[in-house]
Amino acid sequence: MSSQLAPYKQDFLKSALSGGVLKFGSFELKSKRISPYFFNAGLFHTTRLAAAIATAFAQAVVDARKAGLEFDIIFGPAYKGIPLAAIIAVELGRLAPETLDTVSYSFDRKEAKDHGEGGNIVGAPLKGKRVLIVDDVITAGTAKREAIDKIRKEGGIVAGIAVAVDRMEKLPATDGDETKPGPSAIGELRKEYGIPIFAILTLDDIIEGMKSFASEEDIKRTEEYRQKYKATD
Ligand SMILES: O=P(O)(O)OC[C@H]1O[C@H](OP(=O)(O)OP(=O)(O)O)[C@H](O)[C@@H]1O
Ligand SMILES: O=C(O)c1cc(=O)[nH]c(=O)[nH]1
Repeated sequence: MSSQLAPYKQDFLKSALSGGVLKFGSFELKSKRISPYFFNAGLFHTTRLAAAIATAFAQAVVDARKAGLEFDIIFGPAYKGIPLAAIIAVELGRLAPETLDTVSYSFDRKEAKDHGEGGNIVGAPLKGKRVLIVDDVITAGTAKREAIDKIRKEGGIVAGIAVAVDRMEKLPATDGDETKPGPSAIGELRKEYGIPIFAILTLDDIIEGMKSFASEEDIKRTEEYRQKYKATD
């Protein structure tokens, strides 16, 4: 495993591998790109793996707070963001009870509920609150933009975005020509909203780590994919 990575990131990568969360093969993404690797956060479903992802996120959030991030609510976009928001909130309360045990969490429904309490936000009300979005992966930023719109519509203030994996990809080309260089999804979101966006692992971290566990063929295919889709910033 790469010795350049912070120990908590190395532990997280080991857990993702042992849980089969990080896989190599051929996978279609939400953006329709075909990727030789895939991070399936839905597989962090045992008590041990759930604790591993909560610990790594909480550590990354505590580091970001030291760099100036301030927030009141952790928001997990449906679906995979939902359990993340809940377990990260619990872990933050445990890790930093003196400052973070007043943090709340909330999440959205993909479709609004038309009976009972109604609406499409569950958990802490967002109005007037600083909201940190947590999610599994950032590729093209589409799901993050949808989450930002929902939070703002509820009167919340988006304070930042934390993801488990930053795939470091350029935005999909508007004319469909994927051979052209382009800016990253993360970079554009940072510019547009002026918020901190951070990840536990980037594609560069994964490729560095792969050198100690993956086959030459998987490394080659992943490096080729990076070459093809890596953003210019
Ligand atoms: O477009 P981006 O924001 O860069 O990220 C890709 C997102 O796509 C997937 O979620 P999906 O919307 O498929 O929903 P799921 O959580 O229900 O799997 C994945 O879990 C990421 O969150
Ligand atoms: O871009 C995606 O759709 C995506 C990539 C990935 O690695 N994992 C995932 O759940 N979605």
